[in-house]
Amino acid sequence: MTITNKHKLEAGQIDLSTSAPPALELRGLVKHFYAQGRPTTTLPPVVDNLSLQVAPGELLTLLGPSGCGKTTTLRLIAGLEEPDGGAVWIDGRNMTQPPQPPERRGVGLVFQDYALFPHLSVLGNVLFGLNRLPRAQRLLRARETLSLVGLTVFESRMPHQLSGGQQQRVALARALAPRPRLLLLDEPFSNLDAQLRHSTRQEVRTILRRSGVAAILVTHDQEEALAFSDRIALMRAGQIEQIGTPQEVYARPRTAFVASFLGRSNLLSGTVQAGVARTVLGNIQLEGKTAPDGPVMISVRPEHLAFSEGNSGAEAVVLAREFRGHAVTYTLALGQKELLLLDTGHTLHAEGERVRVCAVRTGRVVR
Ligand SMILES: Nc1ncnc2c1ncn2[C@@H]1O[C@H](COP(=O)(O)OP(=O)(O)OP(=O)(O)O)[C@@H](O)[C@H]1O
Repeated sequence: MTITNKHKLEAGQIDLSTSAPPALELRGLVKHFYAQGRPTTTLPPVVDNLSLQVAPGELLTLLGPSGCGKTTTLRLIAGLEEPDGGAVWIDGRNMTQPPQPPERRGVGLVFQDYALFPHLSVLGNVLFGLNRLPRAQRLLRARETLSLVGLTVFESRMPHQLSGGQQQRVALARALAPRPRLLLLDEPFSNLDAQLRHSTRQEVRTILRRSGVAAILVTHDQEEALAFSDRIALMRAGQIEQIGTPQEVYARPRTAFVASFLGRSNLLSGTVQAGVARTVLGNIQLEGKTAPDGPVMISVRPEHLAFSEGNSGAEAVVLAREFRGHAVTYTLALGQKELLLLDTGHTLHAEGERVRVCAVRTGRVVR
């Protein structure tokens, strides 16, 4: 069987070697907001010289704390805001010089409030975005897209007769029906309860893979970003702090901000001597390139700490424990420092108990 691009996408791999232009390229994007007609020049820009590329078919997540500029970046891509500097390229076309209006960018949008037309049926909602197609093709395309999102049997229902997850799939079908080059999803699962959010997220991911469209998801939910994305761009104050696959960003955070924002992390200060950091936990071997001798900050994940036997490790006291089904998370006091330890062993330690603890994996130097 010939392996096509589509097969690779279905297998969860993105073909970054393709000669096709990136689905999206942001080049040094800058956005200021203006207070009462005057530039807020004393404030840093909301989007600050941001550059990134999204490959055809890729699912990229913009992740970051509230106010870091995720939605503004999405609005700049869609053409709902004008940048003060830099450029947006979609599918090899410059959208900023000359500025292209949103409807000329080939971009589909899905927002947190599904914004379905309440007086139109499911089919009517999907047909709505297709008014540029010849009449004969519209119905065919709308039905094809409803089949892609698994809602064929609901086509004549009204939005209020659907669950939240189904409404979100209608919104997705409406955005996908015109066959956009790029789909922008702004917190699309945040109105759903925890269980529905999980299943809808998986369904949407499968649908996007099947359609082969590149997509950008905006979220501040790190678990969602890890589960959904081919790559995550971690944003802070309008800039990208780190970009990479979920595995890379989780396992090799470059900064203390990334280590703490994506998953839980213990940040320890230490002193490096010959590739080993001396910390309150004892000596910790450093990962990757050896850091120069001197003070460092290192990140150690809770799953990389363990209770130790005998006199090895450092003494700590159990402050709290949280049962998580497959594991237990302990909060430990080690002098003035609080540490998190994720334990999958069978022995339970009580609150107030004295324990010994050590690092079982190498630590990672962060800035
Ligand atoms: N139209 C506007 N006028 C002035 N300031 C704005 C405007 N839109 C956004 N901002 C400010 O720009 C900053 C970034 O906002 P943005 O909505 O992009 O952040 P976000 O990362 O998407 O946040 P959240 O996760 O809370 O939605 C915030 O400080 C916000 O107050």
